Amino acid sequence: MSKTFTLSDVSEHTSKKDLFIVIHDKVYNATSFVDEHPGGEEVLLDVGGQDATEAFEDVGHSDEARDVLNGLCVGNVEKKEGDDGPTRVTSGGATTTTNKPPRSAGDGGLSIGYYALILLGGTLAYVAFQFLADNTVKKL
Ligand code: HEM
Repeated sequence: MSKTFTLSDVSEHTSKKDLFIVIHDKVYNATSFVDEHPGGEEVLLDVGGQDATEAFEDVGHSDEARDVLNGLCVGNVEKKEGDDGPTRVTSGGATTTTNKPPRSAGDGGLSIGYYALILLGGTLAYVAFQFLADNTVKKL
C-alpha cells in the first residue's frame, strides 16, 4: 500500500485497462472504477498518468467519492530532493509548481477586509434592531 512511485512511473499507466492518477500526492489505481465513475470514463482517461488534484477538487466531489478514492490508493508520489513542491500537470500538459501559484495569490482564505465588512454588517444590523425595538416599545 505504501509503495512509492515517481511521476514518470505513474505516467506509464494511462490506458483504460491500466489507469493510475495522482491526487494530493497519492497514487490511485482507477482501473476498476473507470466504468463506474458517475462523471464518465472520458474525464478519468483524460487525466490518466497525471496529477488530477485540481480536476478532482474543481468538481467538488462528495465524501463518498473520497471514500471510493481511499479504496483505490496504491501508494505515494516520490518527492525528489530539490523539488520545489508537488508538480501539477494540467490536462493540457503544462507543468507548474505550487511555490508560485499561477492563479491569484490570496488562495489561502478570506482577506482581513472581508472580515471587517462582515463585522460592520453585523453591527449595523444590531443597531437597526435596537432602534426598531426601541420605537416599538415607545409606541406601546
Ligand atoms: C479516482 C478518482 C475519482 C473518483 C473516485 C471519483 C468519484 C466520483 C463519484 C463517487 C461521483 C458521484 C458524485 C459524488 O459523490 O461526488 C463523481 C462525480 C463526478 N466526477 Fe468524479 N471521481 C474521480 C475523479 C474525477 C476526475 C479526475 C474528474 C474530472 C476531471 C471527475 C469528474 C466528475 C464529474 C464531472 C462528476 C459529476 C457527474 C454528475 O453529477 O453528473 N471525477 N465522481
